[in-house]
Amino acid sequence: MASKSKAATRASNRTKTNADPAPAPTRVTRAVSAAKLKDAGAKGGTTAPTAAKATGRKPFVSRDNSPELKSSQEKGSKGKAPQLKTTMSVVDSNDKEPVKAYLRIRPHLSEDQPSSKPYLESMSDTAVRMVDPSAPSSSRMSNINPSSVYTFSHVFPSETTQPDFFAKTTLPLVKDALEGQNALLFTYGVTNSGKTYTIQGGEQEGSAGILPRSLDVIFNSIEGLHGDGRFQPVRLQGVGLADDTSYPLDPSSRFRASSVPALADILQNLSLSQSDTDDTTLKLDRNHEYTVWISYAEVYNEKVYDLLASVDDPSATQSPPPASGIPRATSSYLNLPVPNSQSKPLLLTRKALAVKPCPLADSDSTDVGSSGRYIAGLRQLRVHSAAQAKELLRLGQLHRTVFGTLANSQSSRSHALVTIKILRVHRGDKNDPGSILTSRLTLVDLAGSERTKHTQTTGDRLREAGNINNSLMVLGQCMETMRSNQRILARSLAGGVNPGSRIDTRDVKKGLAVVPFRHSKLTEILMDYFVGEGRVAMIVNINPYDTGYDENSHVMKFAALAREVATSAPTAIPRPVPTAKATAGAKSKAAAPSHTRKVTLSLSGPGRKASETHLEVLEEDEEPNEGDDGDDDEPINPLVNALFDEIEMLRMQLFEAEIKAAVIEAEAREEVMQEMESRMRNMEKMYTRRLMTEVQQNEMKMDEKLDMLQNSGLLGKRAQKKVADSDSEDVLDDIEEESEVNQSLHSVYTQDDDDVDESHSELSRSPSPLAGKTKAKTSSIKARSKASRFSSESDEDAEMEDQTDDIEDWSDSPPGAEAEKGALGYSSKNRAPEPVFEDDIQDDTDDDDIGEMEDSMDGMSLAQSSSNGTTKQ
Ligand SMILES: Nc1ncnc2c1ncn2[C@@H]1O[C@H](COP(=O)(O)OP(=O)(O)OP(=O)(O)O)[C@@H](O)[C@H]1O
Repeated sequence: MASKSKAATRASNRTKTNADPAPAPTRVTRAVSAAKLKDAGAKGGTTAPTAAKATGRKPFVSRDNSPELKSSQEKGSKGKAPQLKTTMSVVDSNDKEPVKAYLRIRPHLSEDQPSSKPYLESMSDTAVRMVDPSAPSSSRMSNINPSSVYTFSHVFPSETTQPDFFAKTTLPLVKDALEGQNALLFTYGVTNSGKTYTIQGGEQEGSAGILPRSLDVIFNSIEGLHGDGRFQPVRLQGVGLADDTSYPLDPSSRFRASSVPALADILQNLSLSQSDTDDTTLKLDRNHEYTVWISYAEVYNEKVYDLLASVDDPSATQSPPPASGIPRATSSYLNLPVPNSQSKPLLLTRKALAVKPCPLADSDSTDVGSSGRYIAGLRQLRVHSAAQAKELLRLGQLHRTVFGTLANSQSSRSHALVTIKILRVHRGDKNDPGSILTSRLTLVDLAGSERTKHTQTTGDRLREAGNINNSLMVLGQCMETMRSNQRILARSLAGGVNPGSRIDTRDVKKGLAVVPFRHSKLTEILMDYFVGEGRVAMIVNINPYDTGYDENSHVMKFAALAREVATSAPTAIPRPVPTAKATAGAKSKAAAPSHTRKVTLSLSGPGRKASETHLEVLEEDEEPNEGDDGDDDEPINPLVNALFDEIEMLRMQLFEAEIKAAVIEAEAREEVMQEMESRMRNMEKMYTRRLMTEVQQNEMKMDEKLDMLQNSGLLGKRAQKKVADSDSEDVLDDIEEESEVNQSLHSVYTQDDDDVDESHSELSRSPSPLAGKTKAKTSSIKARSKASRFSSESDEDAEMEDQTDDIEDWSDSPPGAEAEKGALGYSSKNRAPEPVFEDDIQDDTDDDDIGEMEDSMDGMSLAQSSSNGTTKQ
């Protein structure tokens, strides 16, 4: 309910703006600032317009999100309205709004079979429930666990069409951008969840994504309102005089790939379909003129690259123009002829760009530290039509694919940022640069958010995954810090509702935590959207069919966090005076090589013989002082910078160490498990062998006894019968004892040699007159038997003892601890063998056997004596 009312408030705000696209107050502000800008321009400076500074940064608080504030508002509205008003004068309740989070559920694709039932179900238009598939079914059926219910600004089920999705999520942001306001939209989710499909679209008719649709709507809406392009956007929010490097293409110009078989030919074609267009047109103020500019950057391995850097400048080309007269726009990378496997590898070089703090002149902030940051040297190209813009983006996407492929990456392992800048100027003030409004719409296709421990990554892939995880983690940390800061501010404001009291938010702000935007390139670039003005929306892509529950619940928690962060509602602000200095294009400097990769590409395709080619990619580090202008030497405290760098370095070290430790632990566990398994198997084999040997020996004993009985020959039938009976009893005893030994090894193990001797001596106290003789005989048999058994079994026993020890050790200490020991070089093999019970078992077993033998001998002597007696009689 609360979110609905908030949404209603925002909707009404927008409706007001829509009803009057160029409201009078904005106009007045602009006129004032324009006059001041003219003065400033006349002096040749690039100082920020007073109006911009006056607008300043809004107090950092989310009134909507604060329950405390809500209750104070309620109290205030009952009886203390005037006092509340006093506080409200400090913070405008409309200047913050929470990040919007949309959930998009990917449909099940026919090619991959769902492994199980989806663990996510829609509860309403704004809520979904996630049920852990590993939880016991009884608890799953029980009452809903609140922690597994997630709410969103809107939930889009799998059957949502691309036009519908665009209309409800991105169209309002496009409208904002056309009215001079900034907006950021990013997709977040694990690999294969549909992020790229959402932004770029699919190949089928009607499946164009939000990016081509945004371009369609922008160009449909500004039809007939194109500006003359004498000014161009610079840095983050600045405006400069257009120069040759801005690449002003003829409207009919198209970016074309070369007809020569080239690198582009071996890469997949992209799906920015030209025929699939969106017809939506927004109603705009016809008194304004617009120019549209595009930039396309990629953050890969914590480095920022320009994906349009290698788009050739047709004005600089030496080759004669084609017969059509249309300048030929190509890419230096994609048109490179692919070398064969024998020739020298093709070297592709790209240079990382620096991210720099935005000069105060561009920013609406008075504080350098909290001003936004921009990518120095990023090309911003003017486009005249949606088709041209799409072609340019397609080229940029191909570059991304080239380097992605060269990185052996199967999926998007980089963050891609497309920024559409719109320069709007009133027709009456066309020559007044101070009246130009710059707005940005940035669409970000984030890399997959899967965590390293779930992916079998090593080497470069591990580094990649580490950097992806790092930047997404920092994004989460930034949101977390912003949320807690906003809560602190809201609480302090709510607590300060005393008669006549005023709260200076500057005091409260001093105690707030630093938001760690500088900890990753991604957050540095996006920082302005969070601390500056503009709307932020997040699309959470989820694939509940073949993606892990854990990964997706992590994504959901991130979304829940984002929804609690508020950003400043946008206001249109005129931008600073363009100067010749600000229009200087990026000049390339000496390369700083940093990382070279060698890649082999397979060149197989329709009608082409399969072969291989070798390529080398050189990724150069950014140069600290490089930029597209010389206006970057803002007074930044070097100590603060050094401390930030130090923190960043330590954090990176910690992160790397954590990843390394996790990998080592996993490997050690695996190794220990394998070793234990093989030992268990060996033990099993040995026990089986030993059992077999004992069976054989028992058989032999039996044979010996029978032979002895046979050889005696003097036995009468009765005596033979008696002896046979006593033998079979002995055999039965043997079997029983054997099974007892086998079944209760443990008890046997603990028997003492003394006991054995005692029982032995008892057994030897035979009443037989032949006892002395048999004793000597049995002693020798015993000795022989013991020697032979011992020799055959002692080796096995020793080995088994070792293994028994190992298993006991293993069960005593948990695998984690073992793994850690393993990681530190510990090896169970190094342990000294301890005295074992096997001898005891052996002795005991042997003594039992000897006892049996003695019994037999006694029986025999009895039989013999009785037989002698019978003969005498
Ligand atoms: N809403 C949808 N309708 C139909 N197909 C979809 C939808 N969402 C995604 N797909 C398909 O699912 C597959 C994976 O989508 P996609 O490439 O956009 O994932 P991703 O999240 O961008 O992955 P990665 O992070 O690896 O780039 C693609 O074949 C895409 O066409």
